[in-house]
Amino acid sequence: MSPTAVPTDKSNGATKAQPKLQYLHGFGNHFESEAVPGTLPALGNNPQRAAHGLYTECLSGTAFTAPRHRNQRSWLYRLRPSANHKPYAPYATPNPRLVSSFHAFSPDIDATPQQLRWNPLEVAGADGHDFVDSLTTLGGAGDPQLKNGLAIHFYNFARDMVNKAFYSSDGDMLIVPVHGDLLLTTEFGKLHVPPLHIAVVQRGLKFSVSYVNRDAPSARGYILETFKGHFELPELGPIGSNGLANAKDFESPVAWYEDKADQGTYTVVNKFVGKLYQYEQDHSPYDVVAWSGNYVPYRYDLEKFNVIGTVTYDHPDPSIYTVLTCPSDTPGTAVADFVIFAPRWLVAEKTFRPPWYHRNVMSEFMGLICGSYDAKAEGFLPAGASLHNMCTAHGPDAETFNKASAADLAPHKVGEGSMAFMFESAYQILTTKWAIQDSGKVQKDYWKAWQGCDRVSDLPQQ
Ligand SMILES: O=C(O)Cc1cc(O)ccc1O
Ligand SMILES: [Fe+2]
Repeated sequence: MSPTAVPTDKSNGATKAQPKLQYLHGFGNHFESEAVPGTLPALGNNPQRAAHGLYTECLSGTAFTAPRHRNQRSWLYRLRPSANHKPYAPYATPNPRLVSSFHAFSPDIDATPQQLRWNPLEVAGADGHDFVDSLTTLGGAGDPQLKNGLAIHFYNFARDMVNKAFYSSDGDMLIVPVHGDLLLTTEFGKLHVPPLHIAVVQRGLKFSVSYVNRDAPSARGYILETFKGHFELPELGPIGSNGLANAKDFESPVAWYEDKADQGTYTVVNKFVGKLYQYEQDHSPYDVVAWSGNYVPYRYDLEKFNVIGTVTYDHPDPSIYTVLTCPSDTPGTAVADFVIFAPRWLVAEKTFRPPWYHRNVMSEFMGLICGSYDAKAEGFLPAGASLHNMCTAHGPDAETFNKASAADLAPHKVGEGSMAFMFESAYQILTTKWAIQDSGKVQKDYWKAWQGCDRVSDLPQQ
């Protein structure tokens, strides 16, 4: 497959320069990429001597025996094997805002079924933090050790990771930038991830995060970390073989490596069952000259999502807006779905067009990348959030209800210039103490959104 250069990038309406990077297109492909032609073995994966005296290393993302359609692994051809490093030690600056133990009675947790909404989140000291040191957990469920559940984190940093890399042994990270373009340097190459793009960096894969273009004081965004399995494209059922997020629009990096004579010391930080460890090495971890396989990071441009909706009546279930799903063992039930509310035409007749009032067995964490969300006119801002936990009643506020009940049902475009998203999970989301108390961003009056929903029925009172 030939790499494609993408010269410009549209983010939050503006066209700005983008690092000249190449990408491989497709989802779940068995890719191959060489920074030096002729490096990949012609036969098999592990020749007796790899080309140019490189070391062959396998990185697996599933058990060797996982079913073929789920099996993921890659082969890396590198200057030194990853094992060439000093011993692990506790990470020198432990981050107290990172939580991975989701038990209702844990001291880090302040769980509630209350409808929650947050003003735009920020992490104190963002100017001095890099990506790793800014990671702050908002909530989650389950357990990374038993490989089930998820964590929802927020990042807010201004410092680049210099001679520092990170990997999570706990899960795959789906990164959703809100402010600031990210440049991810990974073992597989580089990914530019501006707002309105997402990136997925899988378990075990080393990466560094830089803040490029710097059009906001600090970079901010959300992370969905899934402890189980990997993200998949949702089934399309009767929609057919095209639509929603098209496989060809996912972009993976091309091989890139660095090999300076004096590289100084590199620190690699590892999240392992929620705790941070580090090790040092005297060379860059980005020394992969060529790679092949299907366990590869990727990015996706949310503006390419093919939105499908009703053309007759009724408000469709929001599962129709699923970009990626991380399935649980229960058919049709996700550890986490990543769902977006992209600009789209509403044409439904005889229909209350905003979301209906509902009590959902799936928990719904929402964030906003830009613009405003049609179901809530006010109070939900970019970098803010809301959480409607399992079975907690919610829906349009009184104002939205009144407007939509009386609206002229002409075709109408919603969400122009906006992008809201939802992390939807089959589990109760336990919020952290930071999210509820220390952030200082919880909107204490959010419950009042529904207080104006008075009885208006013409039925006689009994
Ligand atoms: O609560 C929300 O705003 C998310 C949502 C949107 C929708 O269109 C239907 C159900 C739902 O939970
Ligand atoms: Fe909802």
